[in-house]
Amino acid sequence: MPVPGDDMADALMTRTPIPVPAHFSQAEQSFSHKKRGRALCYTLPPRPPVKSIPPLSRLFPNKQRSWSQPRPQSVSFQSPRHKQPVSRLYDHSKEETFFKQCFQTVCKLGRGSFGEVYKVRSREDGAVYAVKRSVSPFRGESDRLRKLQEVRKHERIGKHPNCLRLIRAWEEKRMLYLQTELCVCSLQQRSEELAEPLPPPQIWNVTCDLLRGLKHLHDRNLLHLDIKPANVFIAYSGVYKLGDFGLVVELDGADGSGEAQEGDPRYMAPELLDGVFTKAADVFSLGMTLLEVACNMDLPKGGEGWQQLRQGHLPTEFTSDLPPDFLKVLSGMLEPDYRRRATVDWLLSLPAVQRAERWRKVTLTTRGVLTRVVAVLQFLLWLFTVVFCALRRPVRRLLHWKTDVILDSPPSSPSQNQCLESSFSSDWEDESLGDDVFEVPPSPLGYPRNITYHAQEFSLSCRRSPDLLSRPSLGSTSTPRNLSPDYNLRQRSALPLTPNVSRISQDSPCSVKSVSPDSSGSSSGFVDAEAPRSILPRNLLSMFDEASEQ
Ligand SMILES: Nc1ncnc2c1ncn2[C@@H]1O[C@H](COP(=O)(O)OP(=O)(O)OP(=O)(O)O)[C@@H](O)[C@H]1O
Ligand SMILES: [Mg+2]
Ligand SMILES: [Mg+2]
Repeated sequence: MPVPGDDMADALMTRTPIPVPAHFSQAEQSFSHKKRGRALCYTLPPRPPVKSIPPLSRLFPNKQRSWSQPRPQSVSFQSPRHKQPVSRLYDHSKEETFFKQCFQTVCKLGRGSFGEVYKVRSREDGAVYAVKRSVSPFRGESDRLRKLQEVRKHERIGKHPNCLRLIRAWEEKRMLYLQTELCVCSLQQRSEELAEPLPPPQIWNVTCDLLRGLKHLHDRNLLHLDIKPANVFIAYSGVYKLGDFGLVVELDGADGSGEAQEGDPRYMAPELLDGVFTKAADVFSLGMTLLEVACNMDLPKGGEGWQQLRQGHLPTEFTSDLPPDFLKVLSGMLEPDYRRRATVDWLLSLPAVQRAERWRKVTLTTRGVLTRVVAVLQFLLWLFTVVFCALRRPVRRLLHWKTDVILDSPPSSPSQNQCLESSFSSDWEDESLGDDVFEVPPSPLGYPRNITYHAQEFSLSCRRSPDLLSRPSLGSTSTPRNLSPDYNLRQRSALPLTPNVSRISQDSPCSVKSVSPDSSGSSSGFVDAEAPRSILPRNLLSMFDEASEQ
């Protein structure tokens, strides 16, 4: 007898039910493409208000309940339990929860029937994680123990590249928190963003990764029982991971499949209705997940379409574009009889899957290497920037000092070094002092003492770099000898520009006359060593050129 679909439920309530023919061609018409803008997560409807007598716990709220510890407690079934979750940031004297004190909430990632998931930044290590917090507080000890089972199952799964990694779990104020690695989004979110079938290369990637993750679970005698696009996560490395282990069943556990719950009906294997829980059920759910994302199909929650999909009929109008190899994989996964259904190991041994896996390994390795190279380059760039910033000031200071040495050195000086040496040992500055020459007082930084500076050059240099004004090492001339006793006094009294720059008066014993380049007859603008020297702005460029040539 055909089962009416959910979308027809309203119509059937008001009108006489129309019999639905059991032909697949008509059922196929009930399949539809996924629509954009649908809610990201399917949540259960809100609970109806409780109309029964309030529980004793509410009547006697002060009674201490063992399961409602106000203090945060680590939840782990491997390491010693009931210890406070470790964080140097947590201050138990504060009212704020462990979650608030140790994490900064960035945004909400999603919501399922069990928990709300937040993207958080740890205040401890600065890294980003996902934290799933139960939507409602524990209703009692048995409810608490049931919820804590998710942590136990997650711990049993352990680490695998295709399974979401658990960092830690804790409970506080009757809420359970699970901190896991952060992923970019779920496969459902990616598929809805795309709003069209996932391209074949990506479909193969999803298939290979999820088969590997599922093999990890099945090898440990664990059933996922809730495989669907919303529970498949895409890591930042591009790897697809199985997550949400809330319904995991341990086949070798004490309870066996006794506690098993079937997951979302759209992805559910048909034998689960008969209470048969085997690894094949996960393979079927994975097949449905792949069918949905590969065809951008809106899977039916019930009705004729639901039945037909579980009788081995794939809607050809959706699957006709799929690669034949992939169609073979899909048919093997969606085999109605769970005893004949493909196993994970058989699927992984298919040549098409092995080919895809090899390609997947190459692309992931290349991606990993590229990511590392980019990280190293970024680090080197950062290092270079830091070193550059640290050295910029001293190097600039040194360069200015050298430039000024060159500017003040005579053109005939054989080399810059000699020029520097001569500036300290010879007395040519005495001869080169002109009208517009200032003297800089002794430097407290140990730069060449009694440095002279030419007025025009000084103003030019000041324009070039304002901080030169405050720096004493502007010239390279040595102190003039045979100074009269009142020389320094006169110099300081004639201070024209800054307090530490003094003008040398014309009648000073060491004053020299300014000689224009033209009058010296030199085309370069310099005068010979014997003649008094003065540097005019228009000669600066040619002086630079000559200096660099030397
Ligand atoms: N680690 C993660 N990184 C990124 N997004 C995540 C992560 N964990 C969960 N999410 C998002 O939050 C949603 C709900 O998470 P999850 O499936 O774990 O909650 P749930 O309440 O157990 O769901 P369900 O109703 O399927 O049992 C996911 O579909 C996904 O969109
Ligand atoms: Mg989920
Ligand atoms: Mg769940």
